[in-house]
Amino acid sequence: MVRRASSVPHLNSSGGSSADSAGTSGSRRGRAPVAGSRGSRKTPSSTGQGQRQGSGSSSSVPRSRSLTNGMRRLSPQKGTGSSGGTGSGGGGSSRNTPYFLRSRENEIGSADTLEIVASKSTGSEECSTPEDNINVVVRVRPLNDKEKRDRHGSTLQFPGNGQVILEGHDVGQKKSHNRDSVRVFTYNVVFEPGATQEDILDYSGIKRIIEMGIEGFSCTAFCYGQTGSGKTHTLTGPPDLFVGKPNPKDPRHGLIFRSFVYLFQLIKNRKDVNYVLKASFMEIYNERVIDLLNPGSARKPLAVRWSKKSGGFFVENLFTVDCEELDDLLAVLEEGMRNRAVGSHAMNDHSSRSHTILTVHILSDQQTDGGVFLSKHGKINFVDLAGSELTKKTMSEGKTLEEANNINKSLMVLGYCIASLSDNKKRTGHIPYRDSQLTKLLADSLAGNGVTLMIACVSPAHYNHAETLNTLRYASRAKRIRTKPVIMMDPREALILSLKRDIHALQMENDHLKAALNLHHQAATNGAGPTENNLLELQLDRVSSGGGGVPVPKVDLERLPELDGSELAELVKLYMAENESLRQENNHLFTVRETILRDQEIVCRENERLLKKLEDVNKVCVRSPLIPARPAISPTTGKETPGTEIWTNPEPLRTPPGPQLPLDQRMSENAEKRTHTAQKRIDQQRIAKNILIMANAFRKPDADLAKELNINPEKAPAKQSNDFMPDMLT
Ligand SMILES: Nc1ncnc2c1ncn2[C@@H]1O[C@H](COP(=O)(O)OP(=O)(O)OP(=O)(O)O)[C@@H](O)[C@H]1O
Repeated sequence: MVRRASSVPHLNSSGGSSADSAGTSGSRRGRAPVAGSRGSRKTPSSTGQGQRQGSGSSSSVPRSRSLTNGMRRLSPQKGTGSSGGTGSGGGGSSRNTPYFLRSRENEIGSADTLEIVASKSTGSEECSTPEDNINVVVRVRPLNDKEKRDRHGSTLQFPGNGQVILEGHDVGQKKSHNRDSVRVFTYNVVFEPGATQEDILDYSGIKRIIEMGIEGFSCTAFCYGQTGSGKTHTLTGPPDLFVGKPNPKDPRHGLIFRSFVYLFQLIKNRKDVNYVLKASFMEIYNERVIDLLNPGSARKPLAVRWSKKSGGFFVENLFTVDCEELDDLLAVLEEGMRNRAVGSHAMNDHSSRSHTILTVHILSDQQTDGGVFLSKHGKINFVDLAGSELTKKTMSEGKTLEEANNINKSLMVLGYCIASLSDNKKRTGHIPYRDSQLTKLLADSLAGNGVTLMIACVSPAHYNHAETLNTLRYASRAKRIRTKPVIMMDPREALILSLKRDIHALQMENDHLKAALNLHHQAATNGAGPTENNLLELQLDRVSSGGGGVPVPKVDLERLPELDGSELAELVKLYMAENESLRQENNHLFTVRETILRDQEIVCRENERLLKKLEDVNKVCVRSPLIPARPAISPTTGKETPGTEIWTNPEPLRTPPGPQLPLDQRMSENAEKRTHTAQKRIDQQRIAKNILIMANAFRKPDADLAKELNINPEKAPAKQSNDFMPDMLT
């Protein structure tokens, strides 16, 4: 019954089955009825006193456990936005300033590896790359009894591969058989009319959304579609589920209920992380935001404000409820469902007359390998949009008509926003989020730092052809939107973490450089003179001593969460100073390495030049008939070493010695005026002389001389042979 596109990435296959999911972990018996406890709620505080989003400080916050057994309510915070809504960042507390982690994959359901992208001090640097993080699936509801009775045929076909074919024409239009009347749409997943609630949990990608929410991402699942298309059914199940005591095992339970069960399953398995869950539930009714957990008799609207700090909209004074157990979350869902605005019209007996947003905040504290505690603030929004409606069809009038107009208007703005965001040219321009409360509060989910699942709900009935076409088009556009998911972290902790990572990276780089320099050092010791060695050692010593850098601060990591602001600031300063000193040290190491490499290059070049010269000389000698090649004689053994032939003077020629003065005593020459040939000759002489000196060093000791001097023949000086200069050299 579930058609999955071949291109769909691996959707989460882990987690419990829906049979598991449908069961709640605890009995709901003994819990105070939610509605009955409403009277004892605290009134919203207007002091703006700190609602701490993390664990540990809640004792300072006024709370009431009056809502339900085990469910705690936090006083809303005025003006900070920390109480949630779907505004970007979930609030304005400084703890919620986004810190960016990058998701490697580009689809919901596949972003299983997260990589921290170091964002420096404020965490405001945008590091993630544009990725496709809006996952769009389509759910087609079955024909209802009335439609079957009226013999409305189905206008949809399901060829598989995530495709849905819309056939036919709008009612009232002439039936045409041209190709335009058949439209093919492709989505990640298409749920056919027979799909169960369990299928939606397993294959829509919601499990991945929940996992990412736990990881600290801001996630949203919303249902979109015409009135009566099955949005509320998909998210919460049929309305009678919430009448009286709900049966947790009821297979009709919707996605929200099942997601809560899955969420608690995951959290229970993560023993290393401390989680705190909070939830809020609101509706946008006729452009007014109402707190569904505290609607009050007058259903006083709450203000939607812009938070400079978080760079998003938030709902002021919205109640946020602590949810320690699954039952608490379920109680929030039940109470909200009871309080939301529902009406009746020709197309739906239980039509939602408002858009609802249920937000679960997931605050986590986890100790990292480095000992630092990492706080993240993920959240999951479940958005049930009111359905678009043709008032002619729904026959709305009076109050219902006003509601319909407001619903349609806000959906139209949402449509504009989606259209602009999906258009590459328009997405950088003005997006009209401010034109409706709905788009203000969904801005983050649509284009901000979130991951979004859009479930487009459609009716297969022929008479809804136009609305179905509209919804499918919207869904296709939404698929083209790109968001940049980021993890929400406490900026101070993020900064410390990032500095620690920097230090670690620099230290590794430093060690690597030192190791590389040591190798060079050893190589250089073999060839370089004592002065050069000393210089190198001196440089290495300077580097090793750290150049007088800041000592590594010793922090009791257990105590880190207890440190106050000034201490943390001091710690950050020390880390930054250490980073700086390591950086300088690294720079210095780089310079030393460069110098050594340059020296080495010069030596190599010189060697090459000398070798070439030697070759030239050898060639010259080869041309001379007077000089045969002779093997080199080892200076230690005095024996010939085969294969090491060098050109030396021939055996002495017995020519009568004549009074011959050295050349420089025979003539003087203006070196500048010297001809090329003359210069060449002098060069050859000089080279020959040098070779001669070298050769003499390897000659056999003069045995005759040793005899004369009465010393060991090995120690006797070698025979001088400069009196046997070949002609060409004199
Ligand atoms: N997949 C489904 N299986 C069985 N019944 C369904 C399904 N989807 C919707 N229905 C039924 O269709 C009716 C209308 O559904 P629902 O109220 O969820 O529509 P809606 O899109 O939320 O409408 P509105 O926008 O008016 O609130 C309900 O009676 C619901 O139980």
